[in-house]
Amino acid sequence: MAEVGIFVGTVYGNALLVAEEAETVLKGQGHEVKLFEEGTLEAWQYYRHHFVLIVTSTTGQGDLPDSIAPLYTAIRDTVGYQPELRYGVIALGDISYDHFCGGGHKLDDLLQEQGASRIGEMLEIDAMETAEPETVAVPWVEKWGQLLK
Ligand SMILES: Cc1cc2nc3c(=O)[nH]c(=O)nc-3n(C[C@H](O)[C@H](O)[C@H](O)COP(=O)(O)O)c2cc1C
Repeated sequence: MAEVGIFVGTVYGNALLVAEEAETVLKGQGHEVKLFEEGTLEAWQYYRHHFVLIVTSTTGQGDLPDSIAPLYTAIRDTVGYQPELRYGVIALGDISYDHFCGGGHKLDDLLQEQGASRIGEMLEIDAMETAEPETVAVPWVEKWGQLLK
């Protein structure tokens, strides 16, 4: 079984609910999981050698929430190349905004530039379509968790 660090970016708590649900699903599959509401570079440096699941909403105009933006900057400025990293992204957004799920895409773009491998496709959850993002996430997380080897 795998060790998974879940890194959360949220403003109003929806992404945290999704992350907590993901934690439950992954633990149910036998993985060792830790959830970080304000993830630090130190935690990232540990989990980049295991597995990372990013669960983040979008704020402003395609921006990352303050709870994860400092981590983004630290990864960009100090980590650089990280080809060993295997990760997944669950992005929350609202289709009525110009940069749909921009926060998740911003982090995904950075990690791709840094040589990391995404496991599976990014899950985009549209707040216009569902009032219960955690329910939408469960089947995706179940599949994602099975890919961790
Ligand atoms: C001020 C504000 C700006 C937002 N900007 C975007 C955006 O640029 N792109 C997007 O897809 N969603 C945007 N959203 C929608 C949120 O990402 C979405 O409602 C999400 O579910 C909120 O999750 P959270 O509670 O974890 O922050 C915005 C919401 C607010 C209130």
